[in-house]
Formats: sequence, C-alpha cells, structure tokens
Amino acid sequence: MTLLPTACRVPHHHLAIDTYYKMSPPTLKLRPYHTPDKGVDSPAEEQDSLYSASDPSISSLHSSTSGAANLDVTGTGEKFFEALDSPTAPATPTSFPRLKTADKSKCPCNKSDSTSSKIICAACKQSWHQKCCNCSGLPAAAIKKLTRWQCPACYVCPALGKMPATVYTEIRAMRDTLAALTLRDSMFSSSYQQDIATLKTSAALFNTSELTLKIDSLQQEIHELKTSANDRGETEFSQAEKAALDSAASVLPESLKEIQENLSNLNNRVSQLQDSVKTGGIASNCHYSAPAGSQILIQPNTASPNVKRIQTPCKPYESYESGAISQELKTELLEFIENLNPEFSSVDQNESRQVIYFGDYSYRYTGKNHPARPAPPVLMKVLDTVDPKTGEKRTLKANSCLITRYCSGVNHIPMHRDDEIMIDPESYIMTVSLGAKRTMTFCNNDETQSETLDLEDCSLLVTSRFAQDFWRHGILPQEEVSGERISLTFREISPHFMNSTLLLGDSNTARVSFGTGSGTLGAWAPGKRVKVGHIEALPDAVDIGPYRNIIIHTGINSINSKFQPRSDAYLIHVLEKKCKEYMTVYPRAKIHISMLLPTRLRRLNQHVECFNCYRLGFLLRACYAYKPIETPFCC
Ligand SMILES: O=C(O)CCC(=O)C(=O)O
Ligand SMILES: [Fe+2]
Repeated sequence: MTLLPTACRVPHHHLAIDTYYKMSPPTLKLRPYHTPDKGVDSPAEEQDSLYSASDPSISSLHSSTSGAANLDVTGTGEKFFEALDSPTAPATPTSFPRLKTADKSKCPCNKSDSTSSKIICAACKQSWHQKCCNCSGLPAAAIKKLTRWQCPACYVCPALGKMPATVYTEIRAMRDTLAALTLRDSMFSSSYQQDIATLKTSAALFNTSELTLKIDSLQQEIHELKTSANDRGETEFSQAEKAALDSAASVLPESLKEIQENLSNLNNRVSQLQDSVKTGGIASNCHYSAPAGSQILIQPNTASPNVKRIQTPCKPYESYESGAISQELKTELLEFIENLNPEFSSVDQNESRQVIYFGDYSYRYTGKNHPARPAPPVLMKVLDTVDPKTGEKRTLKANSCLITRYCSGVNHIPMHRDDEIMIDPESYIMTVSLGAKRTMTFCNNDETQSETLDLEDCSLLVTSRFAQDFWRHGILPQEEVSGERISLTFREISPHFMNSTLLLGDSNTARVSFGTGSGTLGAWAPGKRVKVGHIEALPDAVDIGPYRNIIIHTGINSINSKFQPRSDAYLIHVLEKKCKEYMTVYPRAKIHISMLLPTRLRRLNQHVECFNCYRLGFLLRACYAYKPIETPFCC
C-alpha cells in the first residue's frame, strides 16, 4: 500500500527545495470579506487583488466551485489512513473539556421542536433535532444511510462518548505513524549527521595508549617503591614514598572517571541513535513513499525546544471601569440575589464559592451542568451601561449570567480560562463586582508575565474570549478580606459555537456566508470568512481566534503567480509552518485544507498535482505536530 495516490507523479523540476528558503514572502494585509449575517459580497469584491481573475485557470475554478470535492483531514483519513490505524491506538484523550447536557434525551439547544426529527448519536447517545446536527432537509431514510455524519458533540469532544471519535483516532494514528517516519527521516538530517561527527571526534580524542603508558609507568613506580622498602626491611614507607604513592593513587581514579564519563556519553548517544533506527524500522512497515526526488527536512520532536514559543498577543483584559454600576442598580441587584439565597450551589466540597446560573442555554461549568433558565430583566439591565470614554449609552452583548458569591476572603477561584467550547469565539466576557474588593490575578501561558487587578465594588471588567487562550485568571484566597463579594459574569453562550468555523478563503469561497438569514449556512454553522489571496498571506495563529474549524481554502493563486513565482515545495513549507502554528495555539481546532482543483491550463495542472501530492505528505506531518496545551480548569 502506498499513502500517495499513484496518479501523483511529481516532476523533478518542480522540487527546487534547495532554493526556496532564499525567497522572501510579500507582505499582504488580511481583509475580512464581511462580518457574519451581513449578506453576500458584491461581485466586484470577489476578485483577488493581486491576481487576475480573468485568467482562464481561475475563472474555470470559479465555475466549478460548487462541485468542489474538497479534501479535509477527515475525508482524507478514511481513504488513506485506514491502514495506519494501529491496534495499539492511544486511549481516549482525557484533557478535552467535557460537555454534557444533563438529559441526553433532549437536544442541547434546549428548545422543543415537534416538527424536527430526533436524531440520536450511536456513540454518545446525545439526542439532536434534525436541524441542530447538520441534517436539515434530509428525509429520515437518507439520514439512516449516512455514513459520514458527525455528531456535533462527539466531533468537538471525543471524551464525551465512550468511544473515541473517528476523526480523532485517525489523527492520533497518523501522528504516531508520522512520529516514526519523521524520526527515520531525521536520521539522515544534518543535525544527526553532525551528532555522529561530534561523537567520532570525541572518540578520536580519547587517547587510550597514552593512558596505558601512564598506568604502566605508575605500576612500575609502585613496584620499585615496594621492592626498595622490602630490601631495606622496613615495615613503613618514608615520607617521600608516601607522597609518591598518594599522587599515583589520585592520578589513576581521575583518569578512570574521565574514561567512564566519556564512555557513558558515547553509550547514551549510541542508544539514542539505535532507538531512531528501531523506530525507523517500524515506520518502514508503513510503506510511506515520499515523492520522487523530494527531500523535506523537518524537526523530529515538537516537544523539544524546537517548538516556537507563541508570544502573548494581547492584554489580559479589554477594560476596567470602577463605578460602572449605579448605587440604585446595585441595591436592586442585591435585593434580587438575596431572594435567591437558598438556590446557590457550592462549587466543590471545600465550599470555595457558590454559584447560580441564568441563560438561554444550559452551561457546563466546573463539572456541573447548569440548566437553562431565563435571566430576569434586572440582571440584563446591567448590560445597558454608559461608556465612560464616550459618555454614550451602550448595550453589551450576552445571553447568560453566572452569579458567584465569595462569602469571605478564603473563598476563591483558582487560575483558569473561560474557554468553554460553547462561548462565542468573537465575544466579550463582562464581570460586575459587588461588595468586598478582591484581587484578580492574570498570568500568561509561559508564566513570563503576570498582572493583578483590584476588582472594586460596582466595577465592570471586560475581557475577551480571544484572550483566554493566552492568559489564565483567578481570584486567589485573601485571608485579610472579611466581607462578602458577589460577581456577575455575562457571557455569550450557545451550543452552535461548538461548530464555529473560520474560513480562510480566496475568491472561490467568496459566496460562502455564515450565520442565519437567507443564503447562509444556517444557525448551526456560525463563523467568519476572511479573504486570504494566497498561502503566504495566511494570518498568524495569534490573529485568528478560537474557532472550532479552520478551513484553509487558498492556494490556486499562489501556484498561479506570474509575478512572484514560488516553488511548490516552498508553498507547502509555508502552509505547513502556518498549520503547525494553528495546531499549537488552538489544539482543539480541526484544520481542513482544501485540495486544489485541476484547471484548464496544463502548465498549471502540473503544479496542482504536485501541490496536492505534497499536501498529503504535509497533512501527515502536520498531525504529528499536534500537541495539546494544558487547559487547567481544575476547581
Ligand atoms: O468572580 C469573578 O470575578 C471571576 C469569576 C470567574 O472567573 C469565572 O466565573 O470564570
Ligand atoms: Fe473566569
């Protein structure tokens, strides 16, 4: 079996890999097509700015977009990676957040809809309305025959069901296989060759004959000393003899220590190399055949210091306003909360704090499911505040409110992220504080930056969902505080966001519209489309946000560039680098990369073939790069 389609014959002259590093990428700016729900772009906007849309190859793609058989990680997995699914596949991951409705017999949208068929996921047993699980418009018989349907809950959260989601298993299997492949490849890499050369040099420097001579002469000296002492009939050595013996004894162990150290270093390196050979051997059973003449060097271990540190791209919070809540509103809120007293539930056995949840949808928070419960007007009033900068009235957007009560300074919330998968990736999180002043601590991912902020009575703190992937926050115990503090945290939550999508597309996808309304993908496909003319203009990971799906539908312009030609290998190199970055920053996202479609131009089709062929190899390597970051929400 070969992993690459036999039709993919890669012409040698397209693989100018040795020169691709010398080319410098152009600088392009990201241009969003539109924000969701604003309708379709005007035709004039559909044309890429850098490349001529009148080029027949591009216009042919325009017309064939609707029939595009885009290949994503999932689709590719079934065809190409089935055979790689090892029987010793790793266990179901446990680091994913768990998301369950209390009652699985109900659709997570929590709405009753007798007109929609009920669909139950065979893996996790979650029930769905037909329209809530991407099956709108299909007759029941067709739904039963679906073999590629993905339950939205299993899909984003493999830990939910007893069985791991198919996609995830495939990715794990691909990654493991790739680990082996990569190690084998890396043995031929320059760094390994250099290691071997260093070992050889140190072995050569290791002059045993000199040491043997030294040991011989010392033994001779000892022998002579003993004989002279015997001849003189003395039972004790003289001072001079004692000193000579001491120095002989100290030289010997020092030399031996040196030998031992060198030997153990050599042994370590040899066993490392042997391991690589062994893994390479396993990998060779996978019959991976790289495109003829190709040679792509990639680093063997992403857990090593080779992993690029992602810089913290934003501040921990957007704004903090003291006195944002009037005294009248505060009194009204406290009265309302007072009446709720018996309904507060403790977050853990240590009773660190108590919470009550209101919102349009149920919300799983700190291991507990909080059912949907409409928020009363007094709570939502808080969102109509006055902007201190402009003095204008504004309405902050949120559909849920979590009320948290910290009875005294010992009550706390540990460092965590508000990164639940149901939160709108583009939303803001607003926290109103009432009562005792408490300090919020923020800490970035690599713990090189931290900040504290005092949350005063009647203040409003605004953070973004975006920042949660780069900063953790918490309110640590403050024994000196005796008073009670109540916080109201407003978030935009909906099960739809379990399926949020970012489309990094070119003019071929200009008509894709997310959100609701006519001509859009519908409520269950929220997302955003960003125009990315070509591969080198793909945004940095830190600019894209926490979407569940990242679709990269960009490339044809890159291979068709008459102005700045790039080798296919270079383009794949850029794509691979970007995707690895996306996977590192957003380990819970699923990345889809569209296959390029053939065009009417033969000249171009060679590149299309080559690009697609490389793309498959790249997908494997990209999966290897997948490495979950910790999301420590442990309270
Ligand atoms: O009480 C607060 O201000 C913070 C609460 C919080 O971080 C949370 O509920 O996630
Ligand atoms: Fe939080």
